[in-house]
Amino acid sequence: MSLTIARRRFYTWHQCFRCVRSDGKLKGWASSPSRRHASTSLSSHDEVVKTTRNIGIIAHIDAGKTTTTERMLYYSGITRRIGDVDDGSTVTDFLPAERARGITIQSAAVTFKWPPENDGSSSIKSSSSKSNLSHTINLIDTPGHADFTFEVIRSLRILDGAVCVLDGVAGVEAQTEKVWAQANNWSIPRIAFVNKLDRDGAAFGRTVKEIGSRLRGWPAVCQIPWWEGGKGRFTGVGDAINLRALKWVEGGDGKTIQGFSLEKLGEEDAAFQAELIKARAALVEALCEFDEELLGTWLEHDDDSVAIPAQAIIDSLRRCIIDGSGRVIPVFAGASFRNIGVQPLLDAVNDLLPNPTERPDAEVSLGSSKGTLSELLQGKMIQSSGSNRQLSKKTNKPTALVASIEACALAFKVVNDLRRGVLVYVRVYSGSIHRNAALWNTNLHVTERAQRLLQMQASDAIEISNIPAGQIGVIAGLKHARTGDTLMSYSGANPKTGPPAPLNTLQLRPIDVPPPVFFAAIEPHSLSEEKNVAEIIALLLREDPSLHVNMDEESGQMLLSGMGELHLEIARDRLVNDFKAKATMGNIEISYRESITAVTASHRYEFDRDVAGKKGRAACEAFLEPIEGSDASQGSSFERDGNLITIRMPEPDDDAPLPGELSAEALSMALVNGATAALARGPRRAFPLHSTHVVLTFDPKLDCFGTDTTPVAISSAARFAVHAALKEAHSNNSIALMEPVMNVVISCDESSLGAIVHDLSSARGGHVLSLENDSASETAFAELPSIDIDRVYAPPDPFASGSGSGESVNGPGQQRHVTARVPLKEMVGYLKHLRSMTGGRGTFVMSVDRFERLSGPREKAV
Ligand SMILES: Nc1nc2c(ncn2[C@@H]2O[C@H](COP(=O)(O)OP(=O)(O)OP(=O)(O)O)[C@@H](O)[C@H]2O)c(=O)[nH]1
Repeated sequence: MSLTIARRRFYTWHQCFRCVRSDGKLKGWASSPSRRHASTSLSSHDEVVKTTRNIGIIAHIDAGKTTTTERMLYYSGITRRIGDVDDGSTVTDFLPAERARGITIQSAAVTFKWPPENDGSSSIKSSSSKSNLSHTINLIDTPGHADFTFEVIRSLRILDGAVCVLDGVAGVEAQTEKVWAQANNWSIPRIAFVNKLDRDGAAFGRTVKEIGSRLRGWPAVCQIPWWEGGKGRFTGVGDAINLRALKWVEGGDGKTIQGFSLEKLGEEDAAFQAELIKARAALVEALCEFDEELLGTWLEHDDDSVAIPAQAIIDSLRRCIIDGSGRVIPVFAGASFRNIGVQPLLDAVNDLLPNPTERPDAEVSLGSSKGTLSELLQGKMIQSSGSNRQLSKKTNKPTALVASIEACALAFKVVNDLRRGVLVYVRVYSGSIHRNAALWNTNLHVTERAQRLLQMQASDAIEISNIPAGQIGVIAGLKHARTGDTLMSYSGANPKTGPPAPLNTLQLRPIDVPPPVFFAAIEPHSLSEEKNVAEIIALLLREDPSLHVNMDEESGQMLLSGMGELHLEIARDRLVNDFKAKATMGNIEISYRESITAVTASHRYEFDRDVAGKKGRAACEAFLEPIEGSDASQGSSFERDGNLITIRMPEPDDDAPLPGELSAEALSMALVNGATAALARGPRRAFPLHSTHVVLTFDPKLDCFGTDTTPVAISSAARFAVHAALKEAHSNNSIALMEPVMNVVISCDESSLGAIVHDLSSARGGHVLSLENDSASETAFAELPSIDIDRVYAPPDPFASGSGSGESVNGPGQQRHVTARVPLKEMVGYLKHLRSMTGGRGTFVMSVDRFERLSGPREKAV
């Protein structure tokens, strides 16, 4: 029994109450002497990276992400008191709007050590060497509400692993599936934590089966819940990996844990001991189906699953999840609110989730060519993009060019901190960002100095001297960088022009921003407030690129648009309460679209005006057509907000060179920007255009006027030409209105299903696509092979109705999922209605499916 705890004892899990800030241990990343400590003695950067975990907590709203994060901070010694979501004292939900509503809006990033450094000897040691070594955990608590899905996506792309928190009563919920699918897209290795097992109606076994049926991954049950006397209070967990049971002392802060070896457990609770042995056998069998190495170990141990060393199981779990496909899902159990199960979950983060070097190479794009960061750093992408002619004479070798890259980082979050000003969160992908480094922003084409580097512990910060590859840190004081921008430090770069082309356009892991479907007008209280309000909105937009702002030129109104009603309500809170803008936000309305129904004539516009005291002259030609069936093969095309913009331009020659130092690429961008600005406001009802194909022709022979042809003049010519074509379409009655149609997934119980379906299809003009139960084969992961749920091990659920065998997915209380396509207009205020139809239990999520042309009667109602 060397693998298990020898005797019954009371333990304290990592008894360490030091504030990391006060002892300065985290000052300076990498191999600074201050980070060396007795237990880990990390000496090189490689070792530091190996003990780093960049992880996120993802889930459906209210599953307990913030509650779990608060416990993690407490047990790691970052906080001295457990924060509570319900009384608004959490560390990670620190915006007033979050605390007031008890929900997470911004993904907070915190750094802590697990186990805490120089941990006392009285901790329960895991049999894994990793979980006994102090790791740096950069943790992101993401929002669960569907309006903030984009916040989740932009966090996911910088993560190396995730913990998916599930509500043990509600099981796998609609938003869980959604974030799970996004994690699949980014190949993020994941573990699942079934929380709230202390609540009435908690059903761990049913949730395990739902994980298999709905998330289409094999649930590898690593822990099973321990109910007092088999049917009583939730008191601890059985650990199938380490073959032990852990009991948390009731009413405490969760630091005192009683450990039971398998033998001792037999004396305490023989039935639970038998179940734990069953769980171990099921875990080993499940893993052997995916992992030949463990199969070999199992055979070596004469098929005795109890005899297999815990470390062999941990290594196998790691191998099974590291590819991020979600084919195997390690499942853990707990109740964060009762302080049960969080420390072993943290051990699992160290043991099972990858370090930054174990992740696939980051995707990058350089102009139109795509590749990986290591291909770029080897100079390969520069050769393949054929851009050699753009390289300067001095450094015309691609390898020499990339050798000067000192750091590449992605700004994944911008926060306006009331005390520290604007903070830009970055994940560094290569090299190291040093304090005072000049950072070239490849999106905005500006250089900014990284004057202060910080490491965040939610609302607290520690100054650091550098942020090396693989780490997450904060740059304070940047004036321009926005969420999603790529930042590059390049030795010898000219601050005005940045690194040499094409490196100056490098993009790390680009993502698409979904279309906004709600908008509201912002009215400053006075003319003199306008500038201040515009500046505050610009800051909000730096924080959140899924918010958009348009100036309505005719009414002079500022229109703010976003992903949902809550999204805009929060933006209003931030604007008025946090930033103290003297402005009012009008009613939140649906953002319809306008679209072209017939081809227009070609309109040539010659722009000839002074812009900012400088002469500007350029011309271009534009026509519009419906996107459907249009031909975009001639010229180069760009997708913008659901429209297509094609640029047709004869190759420049010596007779008609491009003006000044303009490259063909910069000229195209100027044309695209001009057309995009014109498409932002339709001629009929001032809604943005959609499904429209703009064809712009720019002939340098006719449309260039020497050095007067500046990018601003070219943009303006394109904007006016597209305006003219739109005006013509409107006067010919060729502009239709389109409405956002949502993909809605409603979770309810069997008894309310009929009423919900009837309401959707008769009263709301919806189209029901599928009705699934939890064991149904259709889920959001239809492309993945389905799992034979009968073969999945799950312990019995003592409290779930009609269960006891763990096979309760088809029981009377089973969840149903209705998927439907419904116009957004019919979904406004739906939650209240759903709650009344389902006795408060129904939930739903929705996302934009498409924009559809409005029929006659619906158009009249707009
Ligand atoms: N009984 C019980 N309640 C819990 C547990 N964990 C969380 N809760 C409660 O569930 C509610 C939601 O918890 P949060 O931690 O805010 O959930 P969240 O997932 O962060 O929610 P969002 O950030 O809004 O998505 C709060 O009232 C918590 O007190 C648990 O283990 N048991």
